[in-house]
Amino acid sequence: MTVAGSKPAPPVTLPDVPALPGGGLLGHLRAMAAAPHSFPAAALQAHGGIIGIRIGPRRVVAIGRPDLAREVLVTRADRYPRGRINRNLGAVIGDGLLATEGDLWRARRRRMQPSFRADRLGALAATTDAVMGDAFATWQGGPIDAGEEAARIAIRVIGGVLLSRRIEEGEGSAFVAAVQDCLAQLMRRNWSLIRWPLWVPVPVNRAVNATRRTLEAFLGEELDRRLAAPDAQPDDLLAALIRGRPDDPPLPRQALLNELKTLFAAGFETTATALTWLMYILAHHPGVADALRDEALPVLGDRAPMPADLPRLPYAAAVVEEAMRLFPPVYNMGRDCAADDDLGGFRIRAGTTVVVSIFAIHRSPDLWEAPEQFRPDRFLGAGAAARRNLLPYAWGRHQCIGNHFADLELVVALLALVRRYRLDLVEEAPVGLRGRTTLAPDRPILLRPVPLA
Ligand code: HEM
Repeated sequence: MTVAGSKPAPPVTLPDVPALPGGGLLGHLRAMAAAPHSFPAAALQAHGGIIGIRIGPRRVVAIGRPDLAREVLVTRADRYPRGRINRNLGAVIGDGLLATEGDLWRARRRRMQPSFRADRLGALAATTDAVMGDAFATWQGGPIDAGEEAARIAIRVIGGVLLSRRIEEGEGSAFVAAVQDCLAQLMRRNWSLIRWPLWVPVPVNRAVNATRRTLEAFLGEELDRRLAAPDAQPDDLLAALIRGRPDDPPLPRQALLNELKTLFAAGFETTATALTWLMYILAHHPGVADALRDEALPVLGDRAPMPADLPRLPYAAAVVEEAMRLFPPVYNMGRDCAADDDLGGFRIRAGTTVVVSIFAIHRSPDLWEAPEQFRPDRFLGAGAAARRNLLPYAWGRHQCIGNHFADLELVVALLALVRRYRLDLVEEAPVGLRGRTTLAPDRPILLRPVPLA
């Protein structure tokens, strides 16, 4: 294997990354499982942005500095390929884009990239606006659960754009439960001390296998319909995936299914979580909704934004960015070191898992003024440079392929909401964070939608 950076092996005299004290026999496993977002972030803040954490016998290096994250994700990405954590996703998505590296990943990314270009996302804007209208039609004046609503919206958007399919009520909730359960089980499998092969019928494997079958049954049926009638494809992401670029070889059915599962899982839970937090922010900061309306009205009148409108909606973009700074849906990312390295003056041994804590970087007081506060203005005007420390979609070659997709979906959803409703908090008590598959609220957020006159 070639190793990037053609940097010579680091001198053996380099010190190892300092180890976080404590933990006993299991190391920091319990603390990490209980708070995978804030436990490493607190340790990183106290120890200069790089620290060794022990998960049972395994040593993991956590990093929480943007310069080190850039080295791992961008400048020396070949030395830090995806490893154990992403491979674990492969238990469900096979060789889908999120679980692969190397030539296979490169060919797939090249095949799929054109469909995710910002200027190709007009259908997404229209679908999102229509889905929002459907959601509003079910709001009868009582409180809504922001997380549940956001999940229903996100699953319908991805169903519409990927499959041209309207996901019905019961079907949607069964599917949401399957995807969420599946991701949660994978997360458990990630941090468990023993990772049993999938054929061993321990509870976590049984759950992973069951949800994989649910996903494959639902998406496989749709895929087979398309493969049986190649000339009657609607203009959607699945059609683009099957077609590929003119010089791409056809993809076998299982590979298509793996990419479908990947896009469904990657594109649903992340945007649902981001939208949940945006709804919470609207209710918590009523001035934000006013400012969004003031910006959007002269640009859009009463219509939904299209991709070309986004540059004229900088405040809306800043609200989405600031929400994802404070509540990054993906809060940790893992890479495995392929060859001994020197990172920040410390020796990283080959085989070490390196966890980039997006949460730590996004909340570091060394990088952000009043990091715990929601201040979208920090990304406006002269503050725009602050973006260099923002990585909700990662950096480098594996940067989220759906970043423009998610940004547009969230802006359209946000503006649809503020055009029609004021959202009031039902409970004033503070909402905490729970590091699940994504960074979720620690309790349901109940909101009362009040129609605007
Ligand atoms: C707010 C929403 C989203 C967030 C915060 C997010 C975040 C991320 C992050 C951090 C990664 C890098 C993971 C890693 O390398 O380990 C990633 C990769 C990826 N995301 Fe997203 N994502 C979002 C929405 C979407 C959407 C809407 C889609 C598709 C419809 C999508 C599809 C993917 C795929 C396929 C990859 C793998 C890319 C590659 O390795 O080439 N994501 N995402």
